[in-house]
Amino acid sequence: MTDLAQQLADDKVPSELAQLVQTLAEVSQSISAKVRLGALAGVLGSAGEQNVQGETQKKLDVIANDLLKEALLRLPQVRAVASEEEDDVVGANHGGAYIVAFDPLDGSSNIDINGQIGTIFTVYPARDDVACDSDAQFAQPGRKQVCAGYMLYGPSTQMALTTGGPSRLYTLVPDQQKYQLTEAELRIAPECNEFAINMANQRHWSPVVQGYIANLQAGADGPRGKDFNMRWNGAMVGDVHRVLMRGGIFLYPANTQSKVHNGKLRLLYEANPMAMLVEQAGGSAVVGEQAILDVDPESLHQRVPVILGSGAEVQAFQALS
Ligand SMILES: O=P(O)(O)OC[C@H]1O[C@](O)(COP(=O)(O)O)[C@@H](O)[C@@H]1O
Ligand SMILES: [Mg+2]
Ligand SMILES: [Mg+2]
Repeated sequence: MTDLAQQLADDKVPSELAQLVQTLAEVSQSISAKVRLGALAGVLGSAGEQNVQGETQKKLDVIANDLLKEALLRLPQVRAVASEEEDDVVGANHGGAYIVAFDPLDGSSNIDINGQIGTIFTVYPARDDVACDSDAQFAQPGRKQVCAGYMLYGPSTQMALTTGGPSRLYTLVPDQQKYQLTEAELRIAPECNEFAINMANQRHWSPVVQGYIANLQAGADGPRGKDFNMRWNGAMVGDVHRVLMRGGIFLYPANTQSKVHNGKLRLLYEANPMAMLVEQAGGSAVVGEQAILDVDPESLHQRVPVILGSGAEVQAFQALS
């Protein structure tokens, strides 16, 4: 078996970046231990505060955010961190080569029902032309990411990771406090017969999305000539994990009527890291016609529509646009 440290060395990941990834892995082990105990660890329920996006924070959102932030700010190679749960960029070490962004706890509505939740993270090179704590540090397109991944706190805790090469999957061995490599190269089949979308929002979708999903629902009798199944976890981390493991298409499209008209998912903390993992596994990730990784960020907490998964299926969606 190959553990995370060994694989990072084999992949010739620069030592400062490897150490940063190891720190994220260690923090995730603490989060995983708390998630395992749930109510017994006192981590369920609301924290009683709202984040910058007006969402009510769960206790675990705050706990995971604080653990990640404190551990990362101690690393000399970290110039700044940004989090879905922080209003502003937090400046760290001036000489640091990297900036780190994260969604500390993805799938917050699943916390109290013992459902799938996770942590999503991304690392970019630090910019020398702007201040440590400037939003502009993170105004870089997703193509600039040097590393992206997530931890999924499911029946087992797993970490998907790319450092620019293949997307790899590691599984936590709690007794050893170590991640072991369990899938050396994730590959998403181009064809699929499974889609993931929150159908409750159907009336708010654009005509293109309405038409595409109607074609899938028409199954073997419709224009696609085959039956599709549907799954929805309510946690992007769980839905994207399923797509990485067995193919499929995941959509969180623009919502033409509500306040989340540009979609719900955040470009920096959710869309870009997942897009990098999906592309490095041979799949596609788009906002419509454009690849997610090519979007020029406009603001720190910017939201974007997300369509990702099996390459041929994403193309079938784009063909209707
Ligand atoms: O409640 P909905 O509309 O199905 O939204 C689910 C989406 O919201 C999210 O939970 C948002 O993430 P957070 O829990 O980090 O806010 C995604 O993980 C998921 O895909
Ligand atoms: Mg999230
Ligand atoms: Mg979150």
